[in-house]
Amino acid sequence: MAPVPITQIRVGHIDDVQELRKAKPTTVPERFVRDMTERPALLAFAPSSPCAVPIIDFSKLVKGNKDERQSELLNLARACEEWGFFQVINHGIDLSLLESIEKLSRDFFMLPLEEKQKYPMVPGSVQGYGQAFVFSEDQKLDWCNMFALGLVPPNIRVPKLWPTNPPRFSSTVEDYSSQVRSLCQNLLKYIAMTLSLKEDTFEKMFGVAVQAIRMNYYPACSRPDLVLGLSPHSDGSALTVLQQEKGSPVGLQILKDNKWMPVEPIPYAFVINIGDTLEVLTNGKYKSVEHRAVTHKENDRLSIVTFYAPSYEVELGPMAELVDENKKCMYRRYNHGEYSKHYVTNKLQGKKTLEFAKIESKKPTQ
Ligand SMILES: COC(=O)C(/C=C/C1=C(C)CCCC1(C)C)=C/O[C@H]1C=C(C)C(=O)O1
Ligand SMILES: O=C(O)CCC(=O)C(=O)O
Ligand SMILES: [Fe+2]
Repeated sequence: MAPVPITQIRVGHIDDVQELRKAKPTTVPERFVRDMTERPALLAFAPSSPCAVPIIDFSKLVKGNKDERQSELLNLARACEEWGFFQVINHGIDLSLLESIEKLSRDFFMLPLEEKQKYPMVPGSVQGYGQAFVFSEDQKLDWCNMFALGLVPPNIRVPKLWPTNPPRFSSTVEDYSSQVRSLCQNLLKYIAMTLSLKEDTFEKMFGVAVQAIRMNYYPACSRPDLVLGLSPHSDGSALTVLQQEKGSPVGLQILKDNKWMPVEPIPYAFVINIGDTLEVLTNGKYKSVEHRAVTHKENDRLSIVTFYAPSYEVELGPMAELVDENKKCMYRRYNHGEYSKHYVTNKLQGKKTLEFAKIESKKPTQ
């Protein structure tokens, strides 16, 4: 997808948060300070109130006995319908690969700024190193550095943005991403089963699915009460697979029953969330849930995120099986390429991006 022409966007100076942090200032620049309504209430969650995001044991789905498979499918259905988020354990991906991608991502972010800036995320684009989703000079900035790459199909790849340093970075991204791709395909198979659809429904519908990876690095911040690591948003994908670095502080929060709830990192588990695309396809039965990241006063945090979505050519809309007289059609039909363009050319703003597809509910006439 071509970047939005650079001349149209004036984003002002974007400080690199890792460089800002080096001097350990006690204040943060105004552009990172959130309005009162957006600031995270860090004391709201005592350590005794962990977020009970459901845990799915993938090995039970794949090789459990009949009862185990049935009961884990039910757990998956409930997780998708009531939470939009779940953690997957025993997913079968080599743990050494998870350790390697964590180490190499961290090594990348620890490179000198000039080295990382060889792969710039230019304003209006979403690949490379920098801050995505900044479109104006007065927009508040996230306390986060990102590095993102398009992976599949090959025509979304930008070879000059693939780092040669650290040396094993790019080959590890390839190995990791091909295993995460299989995981997404399998999860979508089980998700189809929870909806009483044929297991290959999404695979057939998606064509050659689009896949991208983004590493998010959140330096420690002296004023975690004033800033956000990542603005509230839902993901535009069908599914998102998130790996939180082992030993990370809690940072991810999801909006559940109008409250921000933290998601505890589980070593070697993946956090999976339903993206906007599955919300549309299921006519809102499975919803994409708004989430954000907060920062920590002493510790930095790293997350590695895979976005998995249909091919850009695919026309999407609620599936006929999920629309009836009791559940009227809530979203219009559109082309996924158009939605992707809409998503990446707007700032992160909760679930507003999905208004693109919503059918206005008519007020009853008096
Ligand atoms: C910074 O990027 C994102 O947050 C992001 C973008 C992903 C992409 C690339 C890095 C390369 C080109 C493809 C794509 C747009 C997927 C988020 O991705 C979400 C948004 C949509 C839409 C989606 O499918 O995943
Ligand atoms: O870092 C996190 O925990 C959240 C990342 C995220 O939501 C994203 O990259 O879309
Ligand atoms: Fe996200």
